[in-house]
Amino acid sequence: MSNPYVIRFVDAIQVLDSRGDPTVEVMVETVGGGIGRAIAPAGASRGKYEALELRDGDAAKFKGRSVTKAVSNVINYIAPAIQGIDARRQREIDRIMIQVDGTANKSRLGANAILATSLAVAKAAADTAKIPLFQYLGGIDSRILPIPLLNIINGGAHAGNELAVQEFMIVPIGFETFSEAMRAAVEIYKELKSVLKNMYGASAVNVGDEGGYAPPMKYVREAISTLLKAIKNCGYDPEKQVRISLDAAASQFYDESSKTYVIDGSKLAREKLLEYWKSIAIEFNILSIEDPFNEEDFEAYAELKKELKNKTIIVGDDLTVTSVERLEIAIKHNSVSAVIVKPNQIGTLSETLDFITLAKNNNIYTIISHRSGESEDNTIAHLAVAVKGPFIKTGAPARGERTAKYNELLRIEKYLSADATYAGKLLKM
Ligand SMILES: O=C(O)[C@@H](CO)OP(=O)(O)O
Ligand SMILES: [Mg+2]
Repeated sequence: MSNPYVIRFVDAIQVLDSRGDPTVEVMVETVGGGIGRAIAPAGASRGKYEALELRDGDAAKFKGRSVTKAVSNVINYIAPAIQGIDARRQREIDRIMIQVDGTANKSRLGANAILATSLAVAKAAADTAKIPLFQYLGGIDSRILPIPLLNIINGGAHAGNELAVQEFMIVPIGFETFSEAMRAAVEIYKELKSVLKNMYGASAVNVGDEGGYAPPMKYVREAISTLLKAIKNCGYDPEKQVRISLDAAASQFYDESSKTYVIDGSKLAREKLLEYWKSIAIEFNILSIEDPFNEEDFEAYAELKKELKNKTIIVGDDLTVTSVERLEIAIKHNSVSAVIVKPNQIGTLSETLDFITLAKNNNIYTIISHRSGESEDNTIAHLAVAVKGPFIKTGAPARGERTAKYNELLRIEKYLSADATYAGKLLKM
């Protein structure tokens, strides 16, 4: 009998993401009839060292900038190179795509074309085997549900307000199960809506790109205090049950010419920003701060990490861009205690897994993450369970492209039933 895992057919089309921007969807079918579909996400606050998302040069005609070139690259170059190969040979397939592309940043075929194919291949293999993707990727001991970081106040490049910091997240750590943690998060999200309405009026509850509110605020302390109020109003303990995390995305408010950071309406030099983060972290018992400095400043991350003595997790995103090489530099400098994992920053599943392995081997937490431009694709929910936690970051508990991931995790929790464990119970923070 012929091998059912062999890739029989690869196809691609242009679909839309949550911002209405065109993006790439790839479909992979095996001889056995297994089907895998994956959609490439897109960032707004992109790191300088990310792999390239290939877009057509038609910005003047169409603001969304189409991806027809990336789509035709899948059909014309990738499909002929991978058809006929066993879909379980993920590394070989990823390597072939890297070779066909031939550039350092995947700019010829496009990281969007390559990633959507890479993920679709894994999904087609899992579908052929008739096992859930998380088990195909992580094996039978994949049974830990990740702790969600829920971005419920949006600022920076994701919102039209004056908040320099991009994301204010709640982290429901102190719960028995993933579904209980999600329930608490939803209660707080709803309560925050009432709090914001009372304080700033009805327009304050308009939402940003990731489904969090985008109130007319300017000050970081103001946003954090409002979150704390909503947490306490719901009767949750902000020390033990629901913590607060930030994604500063500081490269976005770093002014290269004056070497200062524009935050809370003032300009802060690097040393002043260090003091600023220190006081915020201690005052509010912040669980984690992502990208607190410009993406080039490995030393500043390290200084803050040292100062906070591991009480606050320092997270690399634009700093490390899911790249083994960048993470190696961060490890050398001791810059981070956690890293954001965004498969589209690097462009293949194998390279994403290599990055995760390097992080784990160095006791660095992984936070599997969405992008601000997302879709109904729920692959990262499976990836988060496959790598056994501890974190996932995928926006507010609202809007279909965000709930696609949370809902899949709820399904996985049900599937695992008595074997499911919540990472919040394992994390010592
Ligand atoms: O900075 C981030 O962590 C992400 C996702 O929240 O934003 P973007 O996808 O716009 O880079
Ligand atoms: Mg980030």
